[in-house]
Amino acid sequence: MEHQKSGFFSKLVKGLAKTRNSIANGIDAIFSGFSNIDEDFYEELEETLIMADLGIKTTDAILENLRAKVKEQKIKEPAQCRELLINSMIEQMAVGETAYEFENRKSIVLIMGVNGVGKTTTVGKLAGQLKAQGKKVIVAAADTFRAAAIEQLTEWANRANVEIIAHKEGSDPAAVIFDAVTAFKARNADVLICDTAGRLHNKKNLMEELRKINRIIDRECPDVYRETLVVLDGTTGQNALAQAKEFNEVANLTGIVITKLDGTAKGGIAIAIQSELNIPVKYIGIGEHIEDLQKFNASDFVNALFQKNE
Ligand SMILES: Nc1nc2c(ncn2[C@@H]2O[C@H](COP(=O)(O)OP(=O)(O)OP(=O)(O)O)[C@@H](O)[C@H]2O)c(=O)[nH]1
Repeated sequence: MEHQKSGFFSKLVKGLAKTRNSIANGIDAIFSGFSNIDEDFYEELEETLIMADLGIKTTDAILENLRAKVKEQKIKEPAQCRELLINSMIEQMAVGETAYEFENRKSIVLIMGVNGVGKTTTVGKLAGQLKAQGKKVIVAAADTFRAAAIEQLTEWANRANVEIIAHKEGSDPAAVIFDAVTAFKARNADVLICDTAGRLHNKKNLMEELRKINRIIDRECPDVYRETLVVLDGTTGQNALAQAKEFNEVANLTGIVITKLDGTAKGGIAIAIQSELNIPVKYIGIGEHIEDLQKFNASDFVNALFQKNE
């Protein structure tokens, strides 16, 4: 387990190389370039954090926290702020213990996100991981918009050896969900993971679709724990934040998955999203393989971000 974690950590360090260039290297330059902690110092820090996709609100929260710590601990040297800043960022993103409750009880997981963000892949990876933990998993292809997405999920399900409930392209997503919850009950499965709505451009339809899906689950499985995750493409920076906001308006999101954090310079968005929306980032993706999706660990993430280049 520890070995697996350290493997992921080193992959995370590698994957975040470009984000590190845009955040940590800039911050380290400020720490070594200033001899006093003054307003100019804070202003430079602020600019660097905002430029690195952290957004104004998150940046302000982190700097406010930093200022308080500097004062409290009577820090005089900018270089001594490095550790404090790292800790401020970690505090900003910490995910509570209860975040993964759905993994340990009977649950229905709805996964949403626009096409191409890595939604189907996330459903497949999660299903495979939970199956490997010995759980009885069913996946539902309720994003019926594209035939390729249904085929792709079928491939993931076959590979993971889990049952899939799918209908034809263009069919009613709610009908897929009905069949899926029926199978979930009949097989006494542990987790049902549903690949759901992906279109944002027609918000009214999307809202209606989600309402229908939730109504069926409420009626058929009123006592089953529900998790609603939105998948965002980390390479899209502030755009990902805008998508999360829109999905949150139509669905009661309980968590966020950020994919494709490998190879992007915009990984700072992972820090911004959580504090902007007050919804925890629960998983991050740093590659296309099943083990490349992992639970988000704020401390590992920020430490990987500030890892000195070897
Ligand atoms: N590098 C990298 N690629 C990823 C990651 N997650 C997903 N991908 C790739 O992103 C592409 C899109 O992923 P999909 O799962 O098909 O995206 P989707 O949101 O389901 O889109 P549709 O299938 O069109 O609905 C695929 O080629 C994935 O392999 C990741 O964490 N890192």
